[in-house]
Amino acid sequence: MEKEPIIALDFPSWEQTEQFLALFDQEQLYVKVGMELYLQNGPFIIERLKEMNHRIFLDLKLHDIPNTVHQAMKGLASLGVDMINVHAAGGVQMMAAARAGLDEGSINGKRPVLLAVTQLTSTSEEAMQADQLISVPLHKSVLHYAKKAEEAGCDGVVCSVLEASAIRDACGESFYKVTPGIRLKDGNVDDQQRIADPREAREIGSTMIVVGRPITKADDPVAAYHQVKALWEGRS
Ligand SMILES: O=C(O)c1cc(=O)[nH]c(=O)n1[C@@H]1O[C@H](COP(=O)(O)O)[C@@H](O)[C@H]1O
Repeated sequence: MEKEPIIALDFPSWEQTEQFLALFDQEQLYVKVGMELYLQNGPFIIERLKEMNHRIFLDLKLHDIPNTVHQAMKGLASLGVDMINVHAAGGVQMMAAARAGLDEGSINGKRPVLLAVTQLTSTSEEAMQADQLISVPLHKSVLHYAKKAEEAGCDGVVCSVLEASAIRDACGESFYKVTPGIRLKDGNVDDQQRIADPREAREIGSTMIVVGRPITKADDPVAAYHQVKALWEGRS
């Protein structure tokens, strides 16, 4: 288990991101840059965050033909981020191409951790079956994707806390189980479907948790972050 909860920096601009980070008074954070921030601001965001010594999960969820993902990952690897992801639904060949791109493009001998997103935590079993025409239970689909991700050379998966222990049993302790869909008890669920609180995430065996709105939209984001962190570390 990694100590810091990963904060999802889902903001539209660097100005808003900077204002948010300034609240933390130089504290070293693990942050996630997703589509909203990266697609509107580009690699500049990564450079700034690295200058501030934050660790970075670049969450672009690549999903395309193997050659395109290979080339994209080769370029992204040179940004020097700590972790990056693809969609497992792109297939074993695509995930392996992502891994090869990272191996080729990494700088200073440091390859980003590669994760495959299984079923989004905003997806319910009913929606998965109706939208994707997958007829097995959701946990089986997630487990299947985890095994395919392992076969392709990924370091782990993004899944919900609810599937983390089955993935540990199938793919081992060191295979990353990075879990968004984290909510505090009595908090807003928003568009998430498969949720758990930070304490459950620790007890069930997440490797890392990803938390966005429960922190970024809180009246006191720093207090919310420390509340999440304390629960995650088992201190409260
Ligand atoms: O890959 C991800 O990070 C991701 C996968 C997933 O299945 N579910 C999911 O919520 N995420 C991301 O995790 C963050 C969760 O944010 P909140 O719902 O605000 O806590 C968002 O930035 C999502 O893009």
